[in-house]
Amino acid sequence: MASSLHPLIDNGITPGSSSFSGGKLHCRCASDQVEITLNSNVAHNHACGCSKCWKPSGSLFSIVGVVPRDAVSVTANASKLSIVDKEATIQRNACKDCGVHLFGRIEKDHPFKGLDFVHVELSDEKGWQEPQFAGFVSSIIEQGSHPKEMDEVRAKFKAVGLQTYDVLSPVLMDLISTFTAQKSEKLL
Ligand SMILES: N[C@@H](CCC(=O)N[C@@H](CSCO)C(=O)NCC(=O)O)C(=O)O
Ligand SMILES: [Zn+2]
Ligand SMILES: [Zn+2]
Repeated sequence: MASSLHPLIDNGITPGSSSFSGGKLHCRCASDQVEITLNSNVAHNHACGCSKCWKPSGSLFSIVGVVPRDAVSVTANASKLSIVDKEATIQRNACKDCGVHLFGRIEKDHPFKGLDFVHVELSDEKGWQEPQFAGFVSSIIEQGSHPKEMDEVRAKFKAVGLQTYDVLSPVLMDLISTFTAQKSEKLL
């Protein structure tokens, strides 16, 4: 397989630090970078194969994790941010100049409301939680990967110790279903 899954996956995974408590993200502009300050490590960090998450060029997958929205502040060049798709559940705030997504926020009623989606590769700091699983793996076919490549893609994740799923991990899917069941009062 010629394509890279993601630079943070291809050569094995570097573990994060449980004592790490946040840092700064920067967009990829040569000057006047958008800066985001995170007062928290990420959780549920994962490789995402969906078409909506930002990926570095040449990679099939995004690496995206969540932080409480209260732990996120825009600390420089906020005027360069624009929401990619206002209709999407996750409103991804991207730099208008370089296209990098700085944070994705959920405003509607949703099990993950209150959590922002971020890409820790935009930080120079070390210690961010390492990817825990790969989600939305089959979605890469929708972006042009051939179905015949999928065994190799899944085997590569397995080789670096990551489980693959075609939606999210069981823990996250259970959270979504619990939210839905509580809303419809099937679960009290
Ligand atoms: N096959 C579609 C899937 C898109 C999708 O549902 N993406 C997920 C995961 S994003 C991070 O885990 C999602 O929750 N999307 C909500 C949103 O993007 O607003 C595709 O590839 O496009
Ligand atoms: Zn930029
Ligand atoms: Zn995604």
